[in-house]
Amino acid sequence: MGQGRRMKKQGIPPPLDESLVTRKRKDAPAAQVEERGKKRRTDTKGSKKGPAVNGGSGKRKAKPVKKVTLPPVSDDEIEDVSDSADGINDLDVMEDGLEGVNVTGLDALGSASESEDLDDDEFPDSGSDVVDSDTEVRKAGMWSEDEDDSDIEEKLTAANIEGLSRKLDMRKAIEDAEAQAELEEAAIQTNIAGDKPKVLEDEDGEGRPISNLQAQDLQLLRTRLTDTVRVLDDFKNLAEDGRSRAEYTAQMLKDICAYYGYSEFLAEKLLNLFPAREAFAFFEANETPRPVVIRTNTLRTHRRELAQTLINRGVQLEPIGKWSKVGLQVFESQVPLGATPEYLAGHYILQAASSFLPVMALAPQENERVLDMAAAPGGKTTHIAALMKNTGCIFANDSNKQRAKGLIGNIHRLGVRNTIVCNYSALDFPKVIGGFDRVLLDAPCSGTGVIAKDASVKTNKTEADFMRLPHLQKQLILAAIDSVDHSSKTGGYIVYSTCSVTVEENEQVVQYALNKRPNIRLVETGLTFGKEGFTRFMGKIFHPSMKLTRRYYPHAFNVDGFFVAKFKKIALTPLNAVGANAAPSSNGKVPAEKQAPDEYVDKTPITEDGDNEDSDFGGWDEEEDKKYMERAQRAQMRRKGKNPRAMLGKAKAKAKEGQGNGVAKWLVSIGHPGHILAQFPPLQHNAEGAAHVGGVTFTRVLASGESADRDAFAISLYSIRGLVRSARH
Ligand SMILES: C[S@@+](CC[C@H](N)C(=O)[O-])C[C@H]1O[C@@H](n2cnc3c(N)ncnc32)[C@H](O)[C@@H]1O
Repeated sequence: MGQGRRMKKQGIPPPLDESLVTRKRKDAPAAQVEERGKKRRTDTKGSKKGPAVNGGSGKRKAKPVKKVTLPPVSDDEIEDVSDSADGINDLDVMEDGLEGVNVTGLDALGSASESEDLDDDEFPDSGSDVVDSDTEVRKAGMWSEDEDDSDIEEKLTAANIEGLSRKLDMRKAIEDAEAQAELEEAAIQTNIAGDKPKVLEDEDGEGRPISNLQAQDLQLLRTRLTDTVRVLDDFKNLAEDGRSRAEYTAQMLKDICAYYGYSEFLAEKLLNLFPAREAFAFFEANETPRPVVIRTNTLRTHRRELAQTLINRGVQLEPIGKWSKVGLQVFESQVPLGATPEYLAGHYILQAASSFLPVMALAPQENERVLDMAAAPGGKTTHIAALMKNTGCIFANDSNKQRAKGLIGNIHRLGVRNTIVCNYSALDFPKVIGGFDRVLLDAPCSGTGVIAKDASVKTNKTEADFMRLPHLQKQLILAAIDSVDHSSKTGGYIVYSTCSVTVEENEQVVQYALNKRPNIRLVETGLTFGKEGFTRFMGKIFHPSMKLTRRYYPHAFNVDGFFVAKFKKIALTPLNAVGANAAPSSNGKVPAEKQAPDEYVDKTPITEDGDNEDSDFGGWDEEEDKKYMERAQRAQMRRKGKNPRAMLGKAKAKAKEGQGNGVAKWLVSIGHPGHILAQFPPLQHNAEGAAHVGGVTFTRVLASGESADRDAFAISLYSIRGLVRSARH
């Protein structure tokens, strides 16, 4: 995986400079997507924030804001952020947050590692070579060599992109000049001889008490915050005599809680992750939405074609950066992105950039068997399917039935046809089915990486959450490991990811897995950017290989906070390993009945259908099934030139005679019947009733009284009641 040109030129972008973050918040972005149900605390007083170092002026002209409204998009299509404890990932509503992209723009990041896409499409380095679109000059290398669309199309696209690029460059030049002036001003203030900010004083210069600044004193709070950061940054020179670092840190914590509205518990947890200046940048970045990004669905189109079509519809966009060949960053749109014909036809999905990363790390191969353990609403499942080019077989599982319905919707819309959707607790794997080439565990988490999307995280997470969630994550990761076939010829990998930045949910979970499963190793994620995972944190020491894991922060990369770890399973799980649901007893030994066998095998007996009322899924609606079945049967008969009315009439008559009801019964050997929600594509079974999906044979079992004539039993999406896995190839 080579590095992109820009990456080579620039290296990984540095963390956001505090003054630039501030500027980013205050400036009106080029296009703002209207925020829904989320208000930024610090937006309530437009004038309150200047860079304000030592009372710096903070004077900046407000730029006109062009509002773009995203259409209401169903929860099924965009991962919701409402139940962050259940894990949140993708885009909800975002604004263009790439003001100041010279520091941290997505497009400044590394090269693509999605092999699928390398021959797919190519965008130029935007902004590298500005050409006036009016001149209709075609820029060489706008698209990759292997793209053979017509010249006319190419010129049109070039003109649009170049127009956008020119506009962005002009804006950037103005902003750079403003930022420079601001920095100089701040520097003048900072360099005043003997300037030691009195942040720990009880009174401000005019005798007012400042130690108990409240949220309404935002300007003063901000001034004190920036001053405190400066002191902590240069403690030797700027700290007042006799004051300790701890005093300044405590002051900073207090002010962060008041200024940004965090609970002290969470603010401290997050503050501890970074040096003071970086922490400030992190909290600031959480006030700014991340860029609107769409992922091209390469099962349906190419990124270049999609970009062309959307540009023609009035969408201003740019490739997300060299690190992904499928992402497009949207700056401005005249049309609702969730309701364009291309959206409805499944040519793209709204997906946060960071959500690409776990799938890129997983790197699923064609014809493999992949398990997505916590899959809803399917941003990553559909990405996996695209990388696999709809070959092989994906089991997309989620324990939340409502969310799983959204998953089905996305799978359907995006044309995924290699996936079985199921509704288990992932803790039940590998008993449900194991032997996967790769497993993705995009775990339910606290969502501390996506505070910009869901500000409620600031206050609604408690100590109990940080006990409960890591416990669940630890159990899930063992289940993920045990579901992988270590002897897979092509794989044997597990990717663990969260949209949280806390150590409890990331390094500690990974360390737990390393402790409990000696048969795994951390390996390179293959991702071209990201900070290394911690090998030490607050007195805890993790395995040195933890540096192979990757951390993502909004202030550093302008993506949601994220964590990605990739393991390779190198041997069978040992006999004495603790299973996902088992815990050692007080004497430290695992009870014999809970000891894992040398490898989990699917020994679940084939169960009879019809007893699914007690299942989590709540059973099937026979009437609804029947309706869909009959509709599908009629369509199939018509295609075969038969008269559905006559045929179905006969079937009904037969049913009345007690010989069958015309509804195929499918039995399932992999758990309870009701847990299979849908299967794509509907089974193509042979005369014997067997069907093959991704190397798994599913055998159809006829209910009593059913005819073996397969034509009589058309299978529709909603009619599949379960599957029998009779053999694995
Ligand atoms: C971070 S979200 C997954 C997002 C998804 N991977 C995507 O990209 O669209 C975490 C998911 O875990 C599911 N979940 C929570 N507990 C689970 C469990 N025990 N087993 C399976 N899924 C679970 C939640 O319902 C939620 O949909």
